[in-house]
Amino acid sequence: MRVKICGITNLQDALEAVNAGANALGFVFYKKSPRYIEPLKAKEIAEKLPPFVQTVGLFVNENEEFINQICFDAKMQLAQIIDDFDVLNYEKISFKYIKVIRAKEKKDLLNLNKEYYLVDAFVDSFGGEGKRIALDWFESIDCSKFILAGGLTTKNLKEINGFGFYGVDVSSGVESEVKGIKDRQKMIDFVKEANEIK
Ligand SMILES: O=C(O)c1ccccc1N[C@@H]1O[C@H](COP(=O)(O)O)[C@@H](O)[C@H]1O
Repeated sequence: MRVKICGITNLQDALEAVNAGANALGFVFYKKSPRYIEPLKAKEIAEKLPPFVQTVGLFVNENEEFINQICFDAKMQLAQIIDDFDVLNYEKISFKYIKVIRAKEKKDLLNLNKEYYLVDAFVDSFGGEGKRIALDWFESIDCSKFILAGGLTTKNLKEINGFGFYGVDVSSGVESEVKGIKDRQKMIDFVKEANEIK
């Protein structure tokens, strides 16, 4: 089970997430988020990370040029893309990317292309709200290319055992009481638990 820890805003949290065993770190380039990070600051963190940790830039309804520029400037290796209006030409994105499905109902998980998707619960603010998706929506669906997000914590992670998700993505569930600041022990516990899930 791959684990992405999203909403990294400082080097200490980044290194603690890596030491906890996270495979990927997410950086939010959406200015209205409390976890927004300036691209230059994200770059400084990215440059200090050890090998084999993927940097993921999160974009909300931005154009191709913006996504390419910020991924380049901030040294992101993957773009996590919310494209609500389905307007992007993905051939123009020069970086690897993963599309986000903001699921409102089970129907949103059906008839997808055979690519990897990050599946999050629909919230007006776009994400990071700790809202969960009903797990029964995934029943009888192949989840091997889904990264599950939305309201995951050590308290509920066991519930996804058996679905066969490719990975999980967590933000608020491993935060301290301050949004944008991670809790080291929560990250350690989360990754440990995620690694026991099939
Ligand atoms: O984290 C944010 O502030 C954020 C802002 C805008 C879009 C997405 C955002 N975060 C993503 O939300 C999900 C779930 O977060 P949580 O675990 O429920 O807090 C995750 O994919 C984050 O990458």
